Amino acid sequence: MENPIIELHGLTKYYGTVKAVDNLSLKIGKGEIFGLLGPNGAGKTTTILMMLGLAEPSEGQAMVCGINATRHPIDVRRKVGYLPDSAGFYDNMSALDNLMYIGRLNGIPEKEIVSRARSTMEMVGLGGEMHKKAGAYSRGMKQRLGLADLLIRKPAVMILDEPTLGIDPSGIRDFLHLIRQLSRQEELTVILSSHHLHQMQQICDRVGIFVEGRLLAEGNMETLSRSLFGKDSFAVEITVREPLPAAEQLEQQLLQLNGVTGVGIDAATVALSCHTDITPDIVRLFVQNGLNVTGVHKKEYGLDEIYHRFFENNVKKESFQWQVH
Ligand SMILES: Nc1ncnc2c1ncn2[C@@H]1O[C@H](COP(=O)(O)OP(=O)(O)OP(=O)(O)O)[C@@H](O)[C@H]1O
Repeated sequence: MENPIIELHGLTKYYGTVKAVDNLSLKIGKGEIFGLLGPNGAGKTTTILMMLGLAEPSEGQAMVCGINATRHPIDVRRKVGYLPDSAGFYDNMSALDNLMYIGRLNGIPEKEIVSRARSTMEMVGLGGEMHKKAGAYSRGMKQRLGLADLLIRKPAVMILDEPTLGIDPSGIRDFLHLIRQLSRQEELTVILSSHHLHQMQQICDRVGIFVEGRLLAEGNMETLSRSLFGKDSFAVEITVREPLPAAEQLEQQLLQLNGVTGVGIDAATVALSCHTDITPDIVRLFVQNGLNVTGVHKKEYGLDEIYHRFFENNVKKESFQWQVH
């Protein structure tokens, strides 16, 4: 990575004899959305606190925007916005007034404050509800207001700790979409901590899997699944209307497609393993053979499988409770 915005070198943190973070080295690039994934107690929050200069590493260092977070915590916090799992506001003040108050505390000039606060409210999708009291906001709206609170300070990095906790499913989808949009629009680096596998999968460019203070693996979904599942990282199952007449011939044709690593035919169902996603080529071949395709089921190994693979290889399943849904 050429110009990482965050560089962690051998970061280690002991609480007494508990090793909360164990020799963590990681680089995160500008504009990237990086997910810290792991079960309770894996060391995600401790890592975040060290990046913010709020916890002192026992060993190693955290460099954020070129600043040593431990030595210059105030400078780091000027560049980094942190959204804890629940942000606090003055319930009796309107959301806009809350935001203006925060803006003033952060030294935004008086002549800019109203326009900055209003445009930030628009940015997070609260433009129509900025005059409502913060106390009347739903959990999802409060989290958006929390984002506005960070954005008004124009951070280079946003760190969000379990940001979707307590939001309903459609609110979660919208909130994650908003984070992604903001990150792309503003070239904002976003670090998310979560144990919600599916959510992370939806928005992260890369994830790091933490277990017992150690970073077991990091990468994008494709790299992770490839490193764990080898060449067979995609699976496709095709169903046709009638049992296949010339199964062997079809099998040979499929095996000749670039990317197919295995074919299994059972009556009217064909299961294929591939090293890249070539579903369209596969379907085309079926159609060219005059076969009536009635179903295409694509299975991409997701975080669920990635985790389970880790459990099988590295840790005992019963030690952790994943929130899989
Ligand atoms: N202030 C503290 N004092 C003592 N031990 C702590 C402290 N903070 C965290 N720990 C311990 O460090 C380990 C890592 O905790 P941490 O909160 O960083 O994990 P986490 O991955 O953020 O978990 P969660 O998903 O529950 O927030 C745990 O064993 C925890 O008990």
